[in-house]
Order: sequence, then structure tokens, then C-alpha cells
Amino acid sequence: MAWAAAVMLASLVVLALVGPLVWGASADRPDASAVLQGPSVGHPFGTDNLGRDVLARVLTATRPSLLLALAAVLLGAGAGILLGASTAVLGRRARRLTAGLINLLLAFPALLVAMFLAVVFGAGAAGAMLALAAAGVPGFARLTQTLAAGVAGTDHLAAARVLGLGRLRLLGRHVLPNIAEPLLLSTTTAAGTSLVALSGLSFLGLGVQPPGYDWGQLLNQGLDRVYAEPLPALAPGLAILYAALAFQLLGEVLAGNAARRGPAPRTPAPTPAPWGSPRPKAGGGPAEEGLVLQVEDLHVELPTPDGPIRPVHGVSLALRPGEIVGLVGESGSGKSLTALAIADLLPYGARVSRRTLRLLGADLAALAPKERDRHLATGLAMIFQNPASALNPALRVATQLTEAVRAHRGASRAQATAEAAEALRRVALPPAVLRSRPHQLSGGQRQRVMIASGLMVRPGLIIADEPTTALDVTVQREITRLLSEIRRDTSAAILFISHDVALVGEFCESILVMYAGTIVETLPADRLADGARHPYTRALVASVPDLTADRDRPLPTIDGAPPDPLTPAPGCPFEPRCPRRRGHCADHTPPLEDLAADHRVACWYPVPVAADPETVAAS
Ligand SMILES: Nc1ncnc2c1ncn2[C@@H]1O[C@H](COP(=O)(O)OP(=O)(O)OP(=O)(O)O)[C@@H](O)[C@H]1O
Repeated sequence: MAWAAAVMLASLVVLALVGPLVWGASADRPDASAVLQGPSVGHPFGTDNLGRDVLARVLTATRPSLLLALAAVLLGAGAGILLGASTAVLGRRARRLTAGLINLLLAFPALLVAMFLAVVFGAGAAGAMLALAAAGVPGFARLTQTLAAGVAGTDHLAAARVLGLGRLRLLGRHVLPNIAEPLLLSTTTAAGTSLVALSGLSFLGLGVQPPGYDWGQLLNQGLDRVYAEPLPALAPGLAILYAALAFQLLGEVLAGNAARRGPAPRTPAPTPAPWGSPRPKAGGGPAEEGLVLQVEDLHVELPTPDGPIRPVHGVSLALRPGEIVGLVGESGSGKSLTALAIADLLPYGARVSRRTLRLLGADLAALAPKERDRHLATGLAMIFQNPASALNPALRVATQLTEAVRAHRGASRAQATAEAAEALRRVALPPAVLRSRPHQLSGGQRQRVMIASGLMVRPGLIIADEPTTALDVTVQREITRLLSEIRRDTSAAILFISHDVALVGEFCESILVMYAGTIVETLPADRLADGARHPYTRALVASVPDLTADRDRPLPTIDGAPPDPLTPAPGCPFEPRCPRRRGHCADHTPPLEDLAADHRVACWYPVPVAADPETVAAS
């Protein structure tokens, strides 16, 4: 198929180039002695009403037919792609308006729109071409809008947003390159459709006007006497079929190649992209000296088809320079949403409120949006769980590492590249990695690149959201060691999110235990194993297998399931699963209270210090 497409397209290109030179003269030369003749040796497809050779005219018409079709499709695709992609970067209201406009335009059949506009623009080659281009805009806009929404939900775009890149740069660097392939395929096949449509307009007398001619107009002329002489009509018809087939085949070949390379690294999402999370409510408690991050009373509300849920409520936490704090909890306890709320990366539709949110001393609510983006971009680095999706598959490592410093500090390319090489050295990767693309690296190398990317802006806070979950155990160890070294060398504070209690206990200095959207216990890591007081923390610790566990007995688990966020109940959220619950617990939510200077627990009946975790779990 590839060969057939190549040969057909090459023949069309050659015909378009040489056709007018070779056959132009005989195509335009009238011959009164040969008017309306049928096929003969001199005129294999007959002559027209002025005695001109039909075959010569069909071959000469290759150039205008192809050029007009290509111009129409390129103009339509260009405008449609710009319109569709803009929905990913516009503000909420403008995005809705643009999406509505695209929906409205799509409601009209493209060919009818083209005919209507061709009349409005005036019959002629330029009018027909512009009309067809305009009619193609909504289709391309919708396709681009859907594809861009898919990319907008990916981690690598979130990572780029954390770096504070401008919207145009995000669009040009991170959105369009990742959707270029399907757009190219669609443009190729649309060229064939455009050729047929343009010939249709000429056939109806709305396209190319005499003395000019294209295949559509020749078809029209031939059709007048198709019953007497079918060949003069058949020749331009065959030419249209041949060219349209060539473009379709090319599209098939490109699509087949794309499918063989494997699934695209993105999934188109049905809804517009979550670009800007809603601005948090203003306000702020008093700043505490020397804190890198100060969060008080953070709430997140998310819309769901069954009504809004509040997966994070009343979370407070604080990190000092150089401190490593672990945030643990079961899947769905709200750890990631807490991190995303801090980084202003919550999905579209999410609502945030908090009393205080300060990063490196600055109250984020008090900053203008641009300033806040910049502050977040330079003060905070996010490391995501899956480095394969958090890195942009279309860009080389060098580009991904350097773009933040180039955007924010105006660093030259050479200077930024030197800094990127230094950042790679710090994560124990050779400078040659700069030239690689993410798929050429191993999982551990990619995570190191992610960390290096975060280091480029010299952040005061690193939020690592399950950074080792997608890696094997030995690489996990390397990454945690690397983070420890970075903390030591740069004094950055690290919020380490994980559901792996054992890892967090070993790697962090203090632990925040989260359950059903709230912090239920905070304690020093060295007390996690036997000093935890909340029954949930105890049960989490007890469910960690170790090498001495009896392998004949099933692993301890926590019976029951976390509460459904759609139906929040009063009282302690852990009450239904708690072995120590009493009547009081079901109706009254326990506050997070100090047990010691560095130990707080939200439980009416904390486990006594000496209690054995396995006994608690068993009970
Ligand atoms: N975009 C969203 N829309 C609706 N609900 C969401 C959305 N994102 C998360 N949730 C819900 O919010 C709750 C908390 O999710 P979150 O991702 O913060 O949990 P987590 O503790 O990080 O879990 P995991 O360890 O599995 O990543 C879950 O119940 C989840 O289903």
C-alpha cells in the first residue's frame, strides 16, 4: 500500500509540475475542424466544443486542481487547529464560548456550508477554495480540541505547568507536538475529500470559471454529452478518483505506521482540558517564621456526576527547610489532592479553600495570578509517580530541563544547557542523556531526569508524589537516597507522599497519617513502628509484612472500607472499622490534639503506648 501511495502521489506531483508545460499548448489550442469529436488516435478521450483535446486538458488541469485542494485543506486545517487548540489555553469563559461556537458550526453539513460560502464569496477559484477552507474549520477544531484535552490531563503537562511556562509555550511545546501525528493523518485524508469537494463546486459552476479549468469543470463539460460520448466525462472523473485515492492511501499508510509503533502516549478525553484550577479564596493566617510551607485548614471540593465530594477537609501541615515529611494513607485518602492543591494543579471544576497557604513565606492568595505562578514555578518542584508520563515524549531531555530556566531567568541556551548538565550530574546521569528522549531511558533514569528537572529551578520545596511506586525495589532505594542527598545539599524541604508505610518510616523524619481526607496522626518517624497511637496508624503498621512474619498465616489487613466521600457521616471517619470504637465515636469528630510536642492524634481513645500492633490489628 505504501508503494502504491508513493507511486500515485509521485505521478501526481510530476503531472502537476510538467503537465502545463508539455500539454498546455494543445489543451488550449482550438481546432474548428475537430469540434465535439469522439475518441480517436489523435484524441484518445475526444475533443470539446472548441475542438481542444480532452486528455491534454485533464492532464494540464492536474496542477490547479491539486493546488486549490491543498490550499483549501491547509487553510482549513491551520485555522481549525488554532481554534481547537486555543480551547486548551483560554480562560474558562472564553473556552466555553469557543467550544460552544465549534459545536454550533459542526451542526451544519460542511458541503452545504461550502456551497453557501462559495456563493457569498463569489463564484471563482479563490472563492471556492476559501469556502471549502472555512467549511473544514469546525471539523479540525473539534478534533484538535478533543486531542488537546487528552494531553492537558497528562502528568507531563502538569509538570510543565508547575514550571510556570506561559500558555503559548505550553501549547507550542507540550500540546501541539503530542497531537501532531493524528492531526497530520487527518489533514492528509482531508486533502482527498477536499479535492472531491472542490471538483464538486466547479462542477456546479461555483468553482473555477472559464477560461480557467480544473477537473470539476471538465467533468461538467463532459457530462453534457455523456450519453453520446462517455469518455470526455470519464477522463476528469478518473483523474479525481485517482488523486483522491492517492491521498486516502497515504493516510492509511501513515495511520498503519502509527498503529504499529504502539498506542499514543495519551488518551483523548471527552471534556475540555483542566487548565486553570479556580482561584483559591483569599485570606491567610499569621505567617510562621522559617517555614518553607505552611498550610492551615485546607479543603478541596470536587464535582462528580453524583454531586460534589470533599475528599480533603481541614488538612494542616508545615515544613521547615531541609525537613523530610512523609504523608501516608490508603489509596483515596486524599494525599495527591492535598499536593495538587498546594501546587495549584487541581483538576478543572475543583474548589479550594484554606485559612493559610504560604510557600517560602509568601501568601499565595495575596499574589497576582502571574506572580503566584512564577512563585510556585521557582519555589516548588513536583515529582510525579510515573516518570514515563510525567516527561513529554516528544521532547529531548535537554529541552525539558532547560525550558523553565530559559522562561523564568531568561538564561541563554548555552547557559541553561550547562545548568542542565550539572543537574544531571547531581542525579548521577551523564550529560549524554541530554540528547535522549524519554523512551530511550529506563524507569529509574526517567525519574532521575524528573528530579533533575525539579532541581533546575532550585526549589525550596519538593513534593514527591509516590515517586518510587512505579520503580523496582533496588531503584526505589537509589531514588530515596538521591532525595536525601538533595535535601542535605540544597536544604530543600521534601513532602514525600506514599502508601508504603515501611518506606516512609525509614526515609522520612516525621509522618503525617491521612485517612478519609483528614490528618489523623502526626508523629516522628522513629516512633511509627511502636509508638503510634491512632488505631488506624497501628493497623497500617501491622499490615506491613516483614521477613519474620509467619508465612502460613494470612497477612493482616484492615477490615472494611474507607467512607464513601458522597455520603459523609458525622463522627470519627475511622469509627466503622475501629477496634477501639465506643458509642461516642460515631457522633463526634475527634480533633487533632497534642499528645507530645511532636505527636498529635485525632482519636477519642488512642491506643496505649505499650500496646502491641499485631494485637491491635487482631482485635
Ligand atoms: N478529578 C477527580 N474527580 C472526582 N474525584 C476525584 C478526583 N480526583 C480524586 N478524586 C477522589 O478523591 C479522593 C482522594 O483522591 P487522591 O488521589 O487524593 O487519593 P490518594 O490518597 O492520593 O490515593 P492514591 O494513593 O491512590 O493516589 C478519592 O476518593 C478519589 O477517587
